[in-house]
Amino acid sequence: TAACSVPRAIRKVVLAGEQSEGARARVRRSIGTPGLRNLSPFLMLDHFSIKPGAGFPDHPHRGQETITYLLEGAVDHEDFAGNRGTIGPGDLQFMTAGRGIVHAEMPAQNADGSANVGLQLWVDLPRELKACEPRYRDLRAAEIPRVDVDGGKATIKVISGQSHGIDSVKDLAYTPVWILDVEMKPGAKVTQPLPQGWTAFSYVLEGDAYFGEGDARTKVAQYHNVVFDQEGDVVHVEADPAATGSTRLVIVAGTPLDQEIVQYGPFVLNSKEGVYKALMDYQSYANGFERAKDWQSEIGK
Ligand SMILES: Nc1ccc(F)c(C(=O)c2c[nH]c3ncc(Cl)cc23)c1F
Ligand SMILES: [Fe+3]
Repeated sequence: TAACSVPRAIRKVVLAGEQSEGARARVRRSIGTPGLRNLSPFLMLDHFSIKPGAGFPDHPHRGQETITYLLEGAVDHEDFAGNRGTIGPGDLQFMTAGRGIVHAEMPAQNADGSANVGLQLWVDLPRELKACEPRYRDLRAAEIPRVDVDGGKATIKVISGQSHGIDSVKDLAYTPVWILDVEMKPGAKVTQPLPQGWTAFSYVLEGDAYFGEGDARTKVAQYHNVVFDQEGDVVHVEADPAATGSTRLVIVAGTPLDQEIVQYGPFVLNSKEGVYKALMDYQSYANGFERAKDWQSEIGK
């Protein structure tokens, strides 16, 4: 007999409050705040808004992967190895910092003055990959399969992972993650299976979402992050039939990593010694930061 599905209950809901970050950029941070840490493998989730003139000039990373999802506008990136590119609306960049990256992330020059909006998710790297060679994987909007569910009342972009029989492009990040972008018309109901035992959350981008079923539904408003219990294998989410606009949210899941997390800003290692060494390597241009010596980005000037 088919195993009946067990809904994932809600463990906690946090509001992503606005804060300044980088150079005059604004971010709504949910994961990575005092109210929401220890969500392995997830280290940070920023819902960012960058106006021309603001951005994230030259800065380092070691020991994590960053996944940048552009919702509106475009962001240029340029690193110390000469990698340059632009991610546009609906595109993603999967960056594995590994042993070390120094780069800048700035609004694309052709921006029409409107804000460049998106999500940046930081994912911890397993111990054995902390010192791996850096790697990029751009995923263009056109490469992302989408699936209509509930009679077309909802559309799911399968950025990474699986949904309703549709598989994403493979091998985007080293740490296994599922990222689903769900858009729901009023009254839509979505049931999304998630891998057993994975860490899972949902961040509401637009409108109000109702998680759970029947009387056990919980209303979650825009800019809130819903963290689910580990137990269970499906998430139920609905849009109010009386809603005036669409509801949009991302559902994200990833394998918890059984390791210490010691983080100092963009240096994420497994011990204080590892973080200290990262700081020393960055300052002395060693062990992966050699190319930072005498390097300045064009876009971050
Ligand atoms: N202070 C600090 C330290 C280290 C960083 F890597 C960053 C940083 O680059 C970002 C943090 N949130 C982000 N959202 C979107 C984008 Cl494109 C970049 C960032 C930063 F701001
Ligand atoms: Fe960065």
